Amino acid sequence: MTLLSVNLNKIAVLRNSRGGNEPDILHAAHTCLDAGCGGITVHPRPDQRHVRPDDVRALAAVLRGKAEYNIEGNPFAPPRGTYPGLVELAREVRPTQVTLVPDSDGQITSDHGFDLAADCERLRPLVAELRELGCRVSLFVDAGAHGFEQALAIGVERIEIYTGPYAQAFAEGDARAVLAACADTARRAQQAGLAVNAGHDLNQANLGGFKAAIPGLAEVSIGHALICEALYDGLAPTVRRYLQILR
Ligand SMILES: CC(=O)[C@@H](O)[C@H](O)COP(=O)(O)O
Ligand SMILES: NCC(=O)COP(=O)(O)O
Repeated sequence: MTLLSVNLNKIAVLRNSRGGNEPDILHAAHTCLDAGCGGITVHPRPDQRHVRPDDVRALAAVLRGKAEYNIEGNPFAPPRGTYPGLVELAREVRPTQVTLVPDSDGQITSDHGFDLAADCERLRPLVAELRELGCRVSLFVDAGAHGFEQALAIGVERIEIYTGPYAQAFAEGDARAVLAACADTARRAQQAGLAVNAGHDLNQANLGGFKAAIPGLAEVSIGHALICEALYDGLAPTVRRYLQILR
């Protein structure tokens, strides 16, 4: 069973474009949960162009005891204004999972994973603190990444494979090589003792083939395409279609 975690960043983007509270991120979360999704993902950033710290807190209250809460982001990005930093947010809300992502200011979206050989040592104290808080820790990595034993040794429990290149190859008509690289990465991570999540640019067209190629895929987090598709078909029916694909 692969858990579907719906990323609500794009609901916040739409809301932020006008001020006010429409669309309401909590209403969206309830709709996704009622439709059967297993979790909610958010990716707060220091510039607060997506979800804001208060969204992260309010969602925690909605999700506690009901569904998995996955917070993604860069743990090295310093606090800015009312953004207290990723680890501080985790301290406050104790999500189920924190997915560490090496994105930087100015990136439109996440576009690469950690280099585990280079990054594990500086991640070690952060991973330890997040584990101490009771959060599962996942690291965002590219297909082809190495160093899973090092990740396991510092307390990491999962990786999230960055699926942007897979989605792009799929859209261009031939994803076989990228998919094989994702499958090999997943297999090596699982052999090392890590569970495997995946996300970025997954959609109703490319998800089925991805899931079929990755036995034991623990979780997919999907936002951009799902929210776009929901504009035409409605949020609850769209979530149900994803669940059907993951069945
Ligand atoms: C790590 C990852 O792939 C997602 O968290 C993604 O970055 C979220 O989407 P947005 O960049 O659209 O907020
Ligand atoms: N971790 C990936 C995620 O949360 C959603 O990415 P996308 O579907 O918005 O590209």
